[in-house]
Amino acid sequence: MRREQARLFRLPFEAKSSAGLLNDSYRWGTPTATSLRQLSWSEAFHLPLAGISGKSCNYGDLTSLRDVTREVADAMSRLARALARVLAESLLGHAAGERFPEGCDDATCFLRLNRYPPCPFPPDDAFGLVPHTDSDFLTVLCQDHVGGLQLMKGSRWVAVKPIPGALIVNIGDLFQAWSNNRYKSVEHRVMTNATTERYSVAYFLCPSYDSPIGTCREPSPYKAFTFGEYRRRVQEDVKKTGKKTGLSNFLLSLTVYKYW
Ligand SMILES: O=C(O)CCC(=O)C(=O)O
Ligand SMILES: [Fe+2]
Repeated sequence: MRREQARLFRLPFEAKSSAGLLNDSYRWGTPTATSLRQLSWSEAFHLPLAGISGKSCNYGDLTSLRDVTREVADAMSRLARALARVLAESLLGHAAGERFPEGCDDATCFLRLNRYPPCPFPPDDAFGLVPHTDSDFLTVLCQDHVGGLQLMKGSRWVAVKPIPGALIVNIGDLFQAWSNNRYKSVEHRVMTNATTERYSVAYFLCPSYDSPIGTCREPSPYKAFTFGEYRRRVQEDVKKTGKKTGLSNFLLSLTVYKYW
């Protein structure tokens, strides 16, 4: 995967950014950034799973990338679903957990191929990927040996040391909402590296836009919302303020909520 991913990103910019290749899923930098601190010094392909597994996605000459990407997406997808089910079952018991997560399939989930080029700016000036939480149920992440991923633990950033063969699993916003905050969507970021490029692959377990996120148990601290409403709100906030506000937009009340 790593070799194929490197080959993909070595293509000329025009080839990567043309709608023909991988169905216009290429992003570089942060189009909404108005300062260096808002900029992600990285490029990515954000691929809908349906494109990867179906015939619709145009890989150009990259048939070996297509084959390995399908294999990786398939394995990550099975892992993400199994983990989501186990986590739901531990809150709700076996029968309810079996139905979880509803509304997630190849048409709704994504695989993201990330590349972080060496960055000429000091680490205090720009990020590889700006601090964020993922807007999904759960993310399965495979990073290479370079390092740079950090997550917020308590009130401190902690480096996630690369371990060969290990995957990282992050809870996303939707699981936090569904679990009434029992599971926490983890804030994370990627630091830049002055000399070495870095690669990662992330699988995002997402439902369809019209899926209500719901709750494992009433009362929920959140208003009812669909995934589409959540995505729209996130995009609006980023456009207006340069930052994602996320779940707190959907809280019923801002007072501290007592769970169970
Ligand atoms: O590259 C990484 O380690 C993190 C990627 C990530 O957080 C994302 O794509 O949302
Ligand atoms: Fe992320």
